[in-house]
Amino acid sequence: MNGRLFSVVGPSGAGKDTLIAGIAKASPQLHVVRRVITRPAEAGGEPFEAVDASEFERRLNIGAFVIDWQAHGLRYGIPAGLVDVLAGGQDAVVNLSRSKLAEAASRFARMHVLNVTARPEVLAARLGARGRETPEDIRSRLARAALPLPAGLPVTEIDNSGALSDALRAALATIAPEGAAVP
Ligand SMILES: Nc1ncnc2c1ncn2[C@@H]1O[C@H](COP(=O)(O)OP(=O)(O)OP(=O)(O)O)[C@@H](O)[C@H]1O
Ligand SMILES: O=P(O)(O)OC[C@H]1O[C@H](OP(=O)(O)O)[C@H](O)[C@@H]1O
Repeated sequence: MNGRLFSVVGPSGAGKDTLIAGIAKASPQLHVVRRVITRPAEAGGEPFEAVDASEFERRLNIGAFVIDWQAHGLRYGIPAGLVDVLAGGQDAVVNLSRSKLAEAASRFARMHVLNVTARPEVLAARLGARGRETPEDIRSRLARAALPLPAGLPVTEIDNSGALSDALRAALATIAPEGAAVP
């Protein structure tokens, strides 16, 4: 049977990358998707592959991505190798745009959504403290915070306004039946 795909979504600053890092540490059997992004390598944050716009376009044209999108002035690609990982029966976790959930659900039969949220004032404080984006970028990220999810998908709601350990426990409880131990 195909592996399950856990798609982590939610507004910028909610803690998706932080949560994915915690999930990966607690669940070494999970494949963690390394996204291809047209962002400078030195930006930090999640482990990703940095490419320039022309390299991204080249890979897109040869079918290197199973899903791709644009947001925040950047392009994001999910390497097509994810299909083989799931076909081999391994579970995987990926950070996806909410705008791509419907497409992903039609592409991946065993997809489960982890919708990570945080209160608006918490998002603003975290993005400011993270310091990766300019104040203008942060404003536009906050304006996108309320993007709705498509109806009808299996979703676990995770409020990460408080302690990361609480959010991580909720995430691992969803993943646990065929995978990680709950700490
Ligand atoms: N529960 C938490 N308590 C305190 N700080 C947190 C918590 N979760 C995440 N953070 C911090 O908040 C900031 C945003 O987290 P992170 O980068 O994981 O968010 P994100 O949802 O991946 O955002 P983006 O979509 O912009 O990449 C980071 O500096 C991270 O260390
Ligand atoms: O708002 P939506 O479309 O859900 O998400 C758009 C993108 O924003 C975040 O990007 P980043 O991790 O900050 O680069 C998410 O990871 C996603 O790729």
